[in-house]
Amino acid sequence: MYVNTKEILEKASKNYYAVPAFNINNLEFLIAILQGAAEKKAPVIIETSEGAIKYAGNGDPLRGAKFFVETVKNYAETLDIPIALHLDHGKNLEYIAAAIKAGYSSVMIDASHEVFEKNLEITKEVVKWAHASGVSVEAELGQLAGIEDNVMAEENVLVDPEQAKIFVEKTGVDFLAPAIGTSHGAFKFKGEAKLDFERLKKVKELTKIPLVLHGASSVPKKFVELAEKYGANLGGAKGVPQEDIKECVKLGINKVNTDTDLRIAFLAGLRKHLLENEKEFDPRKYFKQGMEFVKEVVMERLEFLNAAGKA
Ligand SMILES: O=C(COP(=O)(O)O)NO
Ligand SMILES: [Ca+2]
Ligand code: NA
Ligand SMILES: [Zn+2]
Repeated sequence: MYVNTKEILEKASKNYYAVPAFNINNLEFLIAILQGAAEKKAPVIIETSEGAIKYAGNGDPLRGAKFFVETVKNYAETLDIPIALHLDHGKNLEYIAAAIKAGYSSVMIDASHEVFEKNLEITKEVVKWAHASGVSVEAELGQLAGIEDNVMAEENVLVDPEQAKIFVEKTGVDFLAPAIGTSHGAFKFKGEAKLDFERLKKVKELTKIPLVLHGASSVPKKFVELAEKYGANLGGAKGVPQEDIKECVKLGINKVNTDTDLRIAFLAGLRKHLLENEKEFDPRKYFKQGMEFVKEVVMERLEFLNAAGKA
């Protein structure tokens, strides 16, 4: 069933487990994710960036947003697991408005590159707007290094827990993404992974709302090696160790944003199938292996976040 993200996350926050938010851009990833979630009898959050909406709508935000709402709702109504649709890293008010209008479960307003007061102001506006339509809201404090969708954030700016308390009280935001040292993409750390668990613990104590971990892909060696075996060049790829993510969940993370892991799994399957089946030209066949690897990553993540069986 199609539900509000807040419903999924409040339950997770009360019981100290987490639900993955998987990014999609097309139908193949959606089908693979939902197969995995249904098999694991788990709640799941489907999320799309503004770029994904632009891609599916061929440049028109409302067309793209409607495509994802209708497609996800269509599947959700035929599955007895809770499924929410979330706008990831909303920055452009036209896209946020389109997502609210089309019927997304929730939207992220990412104004974390602005100064604190500006981020607070913008977030407060979006919360008023979204809540008027029954849509829940995620916001971000601090910055992740690496390319944050379309904003190049140079270095990690870690969240200030005291600021987080004020921010949540003043904006009424439903869930918060505190930057604690992760970054987006496949090349997260030069050396060892370093997350600021103490800081995360404080944010949870001071805000008491569901929290979101961005840049949470683990970059599974198995699929990096398989993709490289069939010609990919992902040298130096490094993600967040699973035990670090488990620690974050213990400390109050409830939504775990996962995009890169699915991309690498799909890539490995696609390359493998194409290079081993040079006569194949049916996309339903040459996408299949990639979809199966995506489903495998989805099921593993639902297990280790303890979302499995929580539908
Ligand atoms: O934070 C993410 C995904 O991060 P990854 O690149 O680690 O999958 N989306 O908002
Ligand atoms: Ca940001
Ligand atoms: Na998000
Ligand atoms: Zn993110």
